[in-house]
Amino acid sequence: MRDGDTIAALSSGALPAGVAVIRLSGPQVPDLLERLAGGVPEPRKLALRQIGADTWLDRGLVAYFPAPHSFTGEHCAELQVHGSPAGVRAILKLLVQHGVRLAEAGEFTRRAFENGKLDLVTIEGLGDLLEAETENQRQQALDRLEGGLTRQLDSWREQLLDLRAELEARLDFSDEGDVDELPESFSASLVALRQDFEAALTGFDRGRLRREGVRVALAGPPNAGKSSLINALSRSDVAIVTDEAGTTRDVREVPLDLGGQLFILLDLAGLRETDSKAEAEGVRRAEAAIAGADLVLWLVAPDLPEYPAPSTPAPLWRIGTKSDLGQATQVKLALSTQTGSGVDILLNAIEEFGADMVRGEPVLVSRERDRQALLAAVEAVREAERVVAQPELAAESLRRASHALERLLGRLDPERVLDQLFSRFCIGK
Ligand SMILES: Nc1nc2c(ncn2[C@@H]2O[C@H](COP(=O)(O)OP(=O)(O)OP(=O)(O)O)[C@@H](O)[C@H]2O)c(=O)[nH]1
Ligand SMILES: [K+]
Ligand SMILES: [Mg+2]
Repeated sequence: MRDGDTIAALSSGALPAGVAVIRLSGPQVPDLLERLAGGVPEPRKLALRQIGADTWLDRGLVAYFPAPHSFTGEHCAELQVHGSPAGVRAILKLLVQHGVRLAEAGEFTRRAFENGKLDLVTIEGLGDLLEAETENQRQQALDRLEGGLTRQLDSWREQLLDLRAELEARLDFSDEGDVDELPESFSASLVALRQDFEAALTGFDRGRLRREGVRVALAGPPNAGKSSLINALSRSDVAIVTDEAGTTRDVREVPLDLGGQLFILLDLAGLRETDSKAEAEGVRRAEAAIAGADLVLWLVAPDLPEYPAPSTPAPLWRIGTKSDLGQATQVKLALSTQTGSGVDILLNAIEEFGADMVRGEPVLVSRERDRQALLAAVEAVREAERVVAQPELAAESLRRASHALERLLGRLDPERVLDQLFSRFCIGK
């Protein structure tokens, strides 16, 4: 990014559309509004304007957000124009002729970060909100965007600073002999703070499942009816079904929204010994998917011999398939994709299982980055507890804990995270 240039992009969705929003940010914005939109409107008030230079291109609503009270912290404007592909193209072309550069993906948000308007945690919340497909994802993203985690991190950082100040006071004056011993409560405060970090970490799995979905593996021998079942559960025709054993080889992920929670159903190759290289690779991938699943459905069919179920870290439900042909024994429930019987019962059971997994207080942490930062903070405070009799070492440990939290917020070497983060944003965000 070059400093000081003014950027523009279509910030609304695909064209044609009823309305298109073109967003501008940079020092030239007031001048551009003067020249191309009939003057600078009153800040934060919509004004109906003709847009164009020598000839007008469109009529639309123009809003001006002077720095620093804007999304990016720079002068910003939004042009709400007709959502015509040619119209929007003409306006963007005109802007470029007047010295504006077309924005890169995520560049508005990046400027907001660089101007201190948003921290990394909040930007992640914004990214999650833009991508949210389910109700649980939406709520969790909004909590993050609204600063729940940021406020918590700031409060922890302040507590760490206070504790460090206590230690450092004893360093500076240790030769003057008039500084008291650390108060009794000091160690207890360290422990309490560490326990706060640990409590936040216990929500991580719930947060991750709400964000990334509950993974449900459909496993069983070839021809057990896995692909038929994934089609029935998702009411679609995503997976190939044939009577040939070994039809499915690739892992197919099918997202499903049940009661506001995202589930990822996984159609897998049937587990068996095979001479086919492609099928053997499919079996290997199936085994990996089963090991990483939150729930495994082990499908048994009345027209097939019994195969041994794999042992799994996650719960495994025996599901009888092809109930129109006969009943398998010792199953949690039996169903037939042919007649549809039992399919809704299974859907309800999956929904309930997932709801139980994510039930609880709203969680603050949901990303691996969060988890790593909190683990580092726990570790550092634990170290401080251990060396509390040596204030210099204890202070250093607490500094490490602060750094872990600052890194999470992006206040310390953010570059590593930034590029990856903004690559998820589209142009205009
Ligand atoms: N009668 C009956 N046949 C079924 C039912 N479900 C699946 N089948 C049949 O069983 C055969 C195998 O079904 P698939 O869904 O391909 O089984 P799969 O487990 O995905 O098989 P692989 O991918 O080869 O491991 C097909 O011929 C299906 O039509 C059912 O509920 N009733
Ligand atoms: K098959
Ligand atoms: Mg299959």
